[in-house]
Amino acid sequence: MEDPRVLSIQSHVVSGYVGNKSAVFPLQLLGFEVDAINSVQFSNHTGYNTVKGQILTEKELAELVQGLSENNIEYYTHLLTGYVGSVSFLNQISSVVKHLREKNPNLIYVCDPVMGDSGKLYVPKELIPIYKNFIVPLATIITPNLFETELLTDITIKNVVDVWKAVDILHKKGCETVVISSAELGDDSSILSIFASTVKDKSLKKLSMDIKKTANKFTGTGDLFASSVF
Ligand SMILES: Nc1ncnc2c1ncn2[C@@H]1O[C@H](COP(=O)(O)OP(=O)(O)O)[C@@H](O)[C@H]1O
Ligand code: PXP
Repeated sequence: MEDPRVLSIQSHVVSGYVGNKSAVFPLQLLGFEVDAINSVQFSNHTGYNTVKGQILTEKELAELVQGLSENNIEYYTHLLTGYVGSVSFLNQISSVVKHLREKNPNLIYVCDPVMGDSGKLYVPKELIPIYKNFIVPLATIITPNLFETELLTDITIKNVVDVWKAVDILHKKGCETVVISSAELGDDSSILSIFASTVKDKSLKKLSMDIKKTANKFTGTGDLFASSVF
């Protein structure tokens, strides 16, 4: 196998661990060479009372990729994207995927379609149709949570049968591997479920896993999770 080389486009925080701060070091430990584009540089994650910092514009993202391109250093085996806060930035990400695939048609695009959790949307609602119609079809692997899976499929998920129905819709949109990062179904609130499904060469492989939920609430675990599905 060729040397794995990832471009990770995610948030940077000065204090704490979300986005690239959660993903880069674990990927390096897994043996990946990681190039990082920081989509924002914030003082801390958005769960704090105040957040200060800068947001990278789509023009600046395009400029960074152009710089790599002009030096012929934009060959990647993998692209990873996480939280995106605007329509224009998300549209620019689809251009980046297409550009990197011209360079490497086998590029694996791992997309965490971060939109919300537990019924609460934390990105503009205009991002939903873009993820649904343009990003999911470009992605090789997606890692939505249960709420994001509902948003991407227009299905209300109440049980495991609904989960697999939704996963099937996502495969039909063109995504090879779907990994639902966390789902709370059923009565036992101490259990978190993970569902994964891959369609390759007409063969379908599915797995599900229950894990014990700790009482703590973590931030950055979704980003760490997405970096571990490679
Ligand atoms: N309270 C928790 N207890 C145990 N594991 C957790 C907990 N919260 C998150 N995780 C781990 O982090 C992974 C991603 O979950 P989560 O952060 O909820 O994803 P997302 O950000 O996509 O909603 C889970 O699959 C699980 O392995
Ligand atoms: N990026 C930023 C700037 C955040 O504030 C957060 C969570 O608030 C995340 C990414 C994603 O965190 P998680 O991995 O918990 O979904």
